[in-house]
Amino acid sequence: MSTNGHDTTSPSNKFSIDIPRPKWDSKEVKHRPNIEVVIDPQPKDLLKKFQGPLPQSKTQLDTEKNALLAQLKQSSKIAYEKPDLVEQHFGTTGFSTVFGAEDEDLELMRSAASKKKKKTDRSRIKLEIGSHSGPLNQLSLGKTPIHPARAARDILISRFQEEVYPPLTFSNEINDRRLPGKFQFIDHYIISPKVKMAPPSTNSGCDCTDCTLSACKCLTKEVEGRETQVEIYVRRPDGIIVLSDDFIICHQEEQENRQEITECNEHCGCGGDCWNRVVCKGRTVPLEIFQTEKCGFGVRSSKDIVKGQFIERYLGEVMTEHELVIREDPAEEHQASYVFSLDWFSRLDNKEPYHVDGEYFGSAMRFVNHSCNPNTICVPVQTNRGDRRVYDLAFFAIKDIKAGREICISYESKGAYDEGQPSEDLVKCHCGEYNCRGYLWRPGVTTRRRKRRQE
Ligand SMILES: C[S@@+](CC[C@H](N)C(=O)[O-])C[C@H]1O[C@@H](n2cnc3c(N)ncnc32)[C@H](O)[C@@H]1O
Repeated sequence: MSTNGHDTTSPSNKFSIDIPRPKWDSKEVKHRPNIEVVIDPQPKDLLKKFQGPLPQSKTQLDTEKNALLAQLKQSSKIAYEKPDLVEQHFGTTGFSTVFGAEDEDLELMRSAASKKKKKTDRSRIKLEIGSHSGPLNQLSLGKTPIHPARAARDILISRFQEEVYPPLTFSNEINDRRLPGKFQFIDHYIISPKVKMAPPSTNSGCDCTDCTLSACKCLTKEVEGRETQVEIYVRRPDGIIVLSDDFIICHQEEQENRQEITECNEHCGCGGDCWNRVVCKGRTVPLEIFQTEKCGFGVRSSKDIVKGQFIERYLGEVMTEHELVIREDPAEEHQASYVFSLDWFSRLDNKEPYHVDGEYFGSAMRFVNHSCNPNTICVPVQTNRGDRRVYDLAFFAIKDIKAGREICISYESKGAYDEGQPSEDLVKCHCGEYNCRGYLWRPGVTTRRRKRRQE
């Protein structure tokens, strides 16, 4: 028995260790046998480790250690070639004082670890469409299968919790209805392969460093054959950039002089702080999809929205007229419609417009209801100047909208109501406004659907 507690001679894997006894215990344990320790399974190897030559002196140990450190600094190969040596000098825990992080490094690591979630530019995030779209009946939690309806709802709830900022919430205080299981939130259009988009090279920007109404090319429009400056946005004293009053009035009243928005883009000389970048920066108001009394789900915000403020884009699958016909064919006449047509420029270009179907994929605005006295308008926003067939549909408030009030648009553009006569089979409007026209779609819309089906 050696004094250091290791029996260096025993061939067996059993060792006795003398435990120094405390004085107060000496009488009682006088005859207690030594504690037996069993080392298993390779005592010899273990012992060999302990038998290695002990360093002669502290100076020698330090010299060896420093030499090893110098080698390690040159190449970490040494750590693989001589693990015993490294372990002997620096231990195995990783908390080596020799390799310890400098204060500076520690500070760096700490700040990196506690970094708050950064605000994300949602337009840059590619959502993997289809990541959740596998057959729902295959979903299970361990061995317990999940009911498809519940699974779909869970997926939707988790989708709300994704990097969506400000919050997008759901509430139903009226009945048990939940969001449709087949619907999925997206943050960009899903473009059908049949849709021909103009190449990015056809896009262009302004040369300004600081855009002004009088000089910025993005704010110049041809109106009645003349180049005119269009004041789209103005900055309010509180910093919120809103649609100008003139733009809103024009958009509501003068069919012919209505303007699309052309925001500054990545080809422009100005930076991200330019006031002509609103829609491209994404939603800034929290939205809630809620159950209304009479119109199914609707949309509202928990914050006041000011007149002219951008709310959100309409999103969905962008498809050709032919694809839409195929999709609409089996649809019932009275079924809710989620289609927005991208027909803003088709009157100029004489080309068949594409359509955005928000039924299965979309933003919160897929749930926006109609009112005959709307508080919101939808404005086309050209994203690629060379592309007049695919552009954004952006919703802006045209009045101050108090928190909790439903956000509503008019499903029909002004002046289109008197096309055809209202008939019995039209979908009834339940907006409840003083000027309610009684039905939802202008008569031509349902007939158009019917006609398409016969073609
Ligand atoms: C784009 S969706 C709006 C979201 C829809 N409320 C839902 O629950 O999915 C359009 C459909 O909502 C319903 N709707 C919207 N506004 C309405 C209104 N003022 N009166 C009656 N129904 C309305 C109609 O069924 C319409 O086809």
